[in-house]
Amino acid sequence: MIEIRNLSKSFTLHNQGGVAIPVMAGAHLRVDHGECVGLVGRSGAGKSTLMRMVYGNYLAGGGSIRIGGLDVVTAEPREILALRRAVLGHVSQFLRVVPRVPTLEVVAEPLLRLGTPAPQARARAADLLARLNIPERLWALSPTTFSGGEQQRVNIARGFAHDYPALLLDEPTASLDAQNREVVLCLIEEAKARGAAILGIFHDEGARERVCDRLVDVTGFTRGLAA
Ligand SMILES: Nc1ncnc2c1ncn2[C@@H]1O[C@H](COP(=O)(O)OP(=O)(O)OP(=O)(O)O)[C@@H](O)[C@H]1O
Repeated sequence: MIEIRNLSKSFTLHNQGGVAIPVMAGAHLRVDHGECVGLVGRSGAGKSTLMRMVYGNYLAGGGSIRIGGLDVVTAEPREILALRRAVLGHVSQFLRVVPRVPTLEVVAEPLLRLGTPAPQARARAADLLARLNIPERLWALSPTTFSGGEQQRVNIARGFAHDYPALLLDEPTASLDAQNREVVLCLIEEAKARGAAILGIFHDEGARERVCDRLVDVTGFTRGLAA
């Protein structure tokens, strides 16, 4: 479960005379187990900023973000790293790869880190790579030289390898072909069915309608700001 209370954020532009730009105030949001909530709102409303605060990449100005018993806003960096390892997954379009690590290991790694026996972790990785149509002859190679679409699918496989209780999805179906888009939508539905709390940004309207139980307009989170 993800529970956001009274969250606020403003950016300080240190290289532009320290100008403060308030982007959010009084944000409340709750995502229950087995629920997928889609963030909507005009461009610049703060969808990405909210996701980054939930993942612990941006520090909130105030309020709380409770996930798996931890308040991300006040947590220590090591607590956030532990949360990301076991509880909070993140799937974006972009793969950050370590050179020379084979694709199968890249996908199995989140499970290996959690102590899953290697054969089991690799079997899960192979299953996901096969579902996402990454040809088996590529599994032993590093994804560094893969096409953009292949890298995106490797990243999705990695993001779904462990059954995270909470998941952040940042346009997971963007630029996928119809067949792979369908696989990703099924993976999201499976994650919901096993009880994951999912928060996502979906510009793909069809995807949003299919997997989201609720949409939250982030524009509402700017109402608390002084005009
Ligand atoms: N690192 C940053 N420094 C300063 N301002 C920022 C930073 N990140 C975001 N902002 C500002 O915060 C506001 C919200 O941006 P954000 O990227 O969260 O919007 P969004 O709803 O995700 O937009 P889009 O749909 O276009 O991706 C914008 O006004 C943006 O300029």
